[in-house]
Amino acid sequence: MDPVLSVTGVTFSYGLGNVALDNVGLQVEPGEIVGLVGPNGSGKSTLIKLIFDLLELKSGTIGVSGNDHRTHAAKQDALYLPSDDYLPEFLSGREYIELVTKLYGAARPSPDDIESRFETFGMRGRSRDLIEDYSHGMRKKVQLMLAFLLRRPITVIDETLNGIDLDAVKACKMQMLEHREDGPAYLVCTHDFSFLEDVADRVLVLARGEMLDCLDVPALRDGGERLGDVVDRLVYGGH
Ligand SMILES: Nc1ncnc2c1ncn2[C@@H]1O[C@H](COP(=O)(O)OP(=O)(O)OP(=O)(O)O)[C@@H](O)[C@H]1O
Repeated sequence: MDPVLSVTGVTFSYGLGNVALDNVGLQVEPGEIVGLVGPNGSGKSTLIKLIFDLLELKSGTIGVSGNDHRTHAAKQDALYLPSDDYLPEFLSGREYIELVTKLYGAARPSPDDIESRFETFGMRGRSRDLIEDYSHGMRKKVQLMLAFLLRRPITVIDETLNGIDLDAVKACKMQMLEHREDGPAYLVCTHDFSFLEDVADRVLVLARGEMLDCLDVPALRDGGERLGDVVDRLVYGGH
């Protein structure tokens, strides 16, 4: 079976001499939950933008479910939850979810299904309100609800978990772990190491544009090591 995401030999510069990514590679298999961590400016967002064809790939290859990342088939199989909360403010949360599921050609969710997802994320009775009336965290919750409804083969979550309340974080963990048997995979870019310790299979460590390591989270846990300490050692040479 093809990996749901395959990045090989990706090098990217924004300008002369400013190398944001240097020969970066990674793979995500179906059903995996993989973390992507690294200090500010290490190249995480650049890598994600390249995966989603928001920046032009000039060196290396990126595949989604075995298809070149620029193809329609690849874009159908991948979902990007960006770190910002820009959503169409003139739609209600419910309309936004219906619109995007339609764009993906997915089955239209029933009103009850949408309502129960709003309830799960602590937004009972708010699905018909305009997005312009939602707080920052509520907008992020709508993005997450959509992700768990669409269940693409690969969902990339870029800092979307920041700013949502503890109950919603718990709901996310449950949804990610619950869906594992069915195959959706997640690449989670976050500075929240405890979240990754709870859910991730592996964590990729990026620093200064280079992929430093791929950490086996259950093995760290069994060895009594904290993810933050290991990443600190790798990135800064800490003890
Ligand atoms: N639009 C841009 N033009 C020029 N350089 C950029 C641009 N965007 C990012 N960079 C540079 O590319 C490098 C990687 O930045 P990137 O945003 O990918 O890092 P990041 O790991 O996502 O950081 P953060 O954790 O702060 O979001 C940095 O040196 C940054 O200054």
